[in-house]
Amino acid sequence: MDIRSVGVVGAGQMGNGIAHVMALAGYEVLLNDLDKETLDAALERIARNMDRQVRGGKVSEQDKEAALARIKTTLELTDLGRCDLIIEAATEREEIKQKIFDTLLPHLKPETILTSNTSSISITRLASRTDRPERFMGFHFMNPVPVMQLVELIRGIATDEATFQACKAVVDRLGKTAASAEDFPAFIVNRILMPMINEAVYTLYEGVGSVQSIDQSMKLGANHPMGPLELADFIGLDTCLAIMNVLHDGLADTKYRPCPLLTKYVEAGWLGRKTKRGFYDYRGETPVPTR
Ligand SMILES: CC(=O)CC(=O)SCCNC(=O)CCNC(=O)[C@H](O)C(C)(C)COP(=O)(O)OP(=O)(O)OC[C@H]1O[C@@H](n2cnc3c(N)ncnc32)[C@H](O)[C@@H]1OP(=O)(O)O
Ligand SMILES: NC(=O)C1=CN([C@@H]2O[C@H](COP(=O)(O)OP(=O)(O)OC[C@H]3O[C@@H](n4cnc5c(N)ncnc54)[C@H](OP(=O)(O)O)[C@@H]3O)[C@@H](O)[C@H]2O)C=CC1
Repeated sequence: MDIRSVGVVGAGQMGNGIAHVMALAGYEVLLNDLDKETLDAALERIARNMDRQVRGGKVSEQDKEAALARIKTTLELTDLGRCDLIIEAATEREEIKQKIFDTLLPHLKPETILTSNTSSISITRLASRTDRPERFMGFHFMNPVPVMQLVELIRGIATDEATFQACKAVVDRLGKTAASAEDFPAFIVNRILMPMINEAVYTLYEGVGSVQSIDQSMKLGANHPMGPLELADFIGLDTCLAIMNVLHDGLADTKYRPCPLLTKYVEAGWLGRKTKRGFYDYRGETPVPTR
């Protein structure tokens, strides 16, 4: 199928990144969220991030302007019905994603491919509740989307080959690399990454190290670009906890038990960078560890 237009549901940090790279690659983009402020903030963020790429010589001013003109926003989810490909990138909660698909389905063209950027939730289960399990799959970008090279493509049990190839062609056109993952809780990247982050929170919880010493140890001792707690704040602690819960429930193994300290931060509404507080406090000039 010839994909020309992409509907993106959710204009948070992933949704704005997905709209950004799709528009630069020449797709018409329709971005949806619940309120106008979020959509306006997403457009601002996209323009700022494209400016970084212009400054770095990766994108020309002309291509930036053309890409920005290809992004439209809407508060009406059903407007996305005219798109050829849908990428759902709303909050990591199954009931939210389910409701979005229920609302969208009656408005979709029969040939439209429906995908989710979920970090962990079963693609087979999400697909089974739609009218098109064969044209449904996981389209999992990494954060920050404009910078990270990988996209995980996850087939549900019923996903057909034409759908996989159409999504793979989109990843190729973005200049990114597709990795195929089987549909088991949290797929490949988060199956490995999230237990490490959770273990870093246990290391903090048990007093083995401070926020600063844990992050510094993994940056200088294991050459990670960000420490695990800094990375958790970057991803969003709500998302990290949601992924750990999917691993714990889905694999029924206590080794995936979310750290109670992670739960406590989420209960406090300290979700990381997006709420300006998490393992670090971002309200001042430089991030200050909260422990
Ligand atoms: C949870 C899930 O489901 C899956 C996931 O996504 S897991 C998370 C995966 N992501 C990671 O692990 C990220 C780990 N961190 C990193 O790789 C790096 O810290 C980072 C790429 C985020 C930043 O790198 P850095 O060198 O510290 O910072 P910085 O110099 O600001 O950025 C590097 C380049 O990327 C660009 N950049 C950074 N963020 C950008 C963005 N959002 N948009 C566009 N460009 C961006 C910068 O402009 C800079 O470009 P130049 O090289 O041309 O100057
Ligand atoms: N953060 C990360 O590093 C990564 C996240 N992901 C996945 O991407 C998805 C989004 O995550 P992320 O962008 O970080 O989360 P954010 O919290 O930054 O953004 C989620 C956005 O979805 C919006 N939203 C919630 N419900 C609806 C709805 N019914 N219709 C439209 N929009 C809605 C939220 O609005 P409001 O704020 O008003 O609730 C918010 O703007 C999740 O599935 C996550 O697991 C995948 C890869 C990496």
